[in-house]
Amino acid sequence: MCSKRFYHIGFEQADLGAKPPTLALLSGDPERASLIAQTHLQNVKLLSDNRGLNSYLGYLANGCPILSATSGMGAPSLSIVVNELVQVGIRQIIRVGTCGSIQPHVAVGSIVISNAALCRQGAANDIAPLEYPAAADPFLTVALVKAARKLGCEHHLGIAASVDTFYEGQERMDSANPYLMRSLQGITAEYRHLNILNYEMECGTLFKMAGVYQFAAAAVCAVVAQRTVSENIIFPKKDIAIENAIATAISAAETLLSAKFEL
Ligand SMILES: O=P(O)(O)O[C@H]1O[C@H](CO)[C@@H](O)[C@H]1O
Ligand SMILES: O=c1cc[nH]c(=O)[nH]1
Repeated sequence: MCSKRFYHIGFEQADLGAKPPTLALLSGDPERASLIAQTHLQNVKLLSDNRGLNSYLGYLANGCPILSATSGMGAPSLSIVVNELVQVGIRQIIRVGTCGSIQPHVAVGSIVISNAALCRQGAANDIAPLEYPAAADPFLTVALVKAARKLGCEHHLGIAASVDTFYEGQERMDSANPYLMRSLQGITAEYRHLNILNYEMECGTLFKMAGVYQFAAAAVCAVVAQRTVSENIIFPKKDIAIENAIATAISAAETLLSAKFEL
């Protein structure tokens, strides 16, 4: 067993107990990692809150151990956390995120399950070539879709655009930057025509890391903005969308970790 305390996540493999978890739910927001642990897991233990990267060890209703951890915002932070999670023995990662819809039929309040990502992310280029596919694990992805169906959550399956910036990279003009580079002007409409469903900031790098490091990754994101209408976050529907994404991820994890699950 590797017995070092990892510099960023702030815990070591030995902290995970005799029956260590192999699956992590990974949120960008530490409050979401905490919410997952406090409302959906049992016998919860805070492993670390180093740098705001909260990690909790807990147990699903079926008794299986699971980690609820924080990636922070954006691919550079996620890449550090994921690298260290894999070193402590995590082999399945489900990102539980938020996103902005870029398709009229993908409504705020619904959830998007990503089967792949257009990866416009610098961190990923340190891990694999630009052309390397950013593909989700098919088994985890099907488990998420089945869970969303079972729970009756409005959901969409498709390609995400993973970018490095919330403002310029997602073509936001309501920003401190008065100038959007020509290469980004019209990018949202272009992605819409390419049938990309949503904007977010981590999936592409996560999926490429999964391919290179040989772990399984998937993503479910709550839709909190509708970019065909406005740039704004729709706060009245944010919490319910996030709860639907969390419930879907928890239900999928229960299925994936149950003794009955077969590939
Ligand atoms: O809510 P999280 O998981 O952080 O995800 C989304 O929210 C952040 C931007 O607001 C980015 O991290 C983006 O990917
Ligand atoms: O519009 C949005 C909303 C959440 N997260 C993003 O990256 N973009």
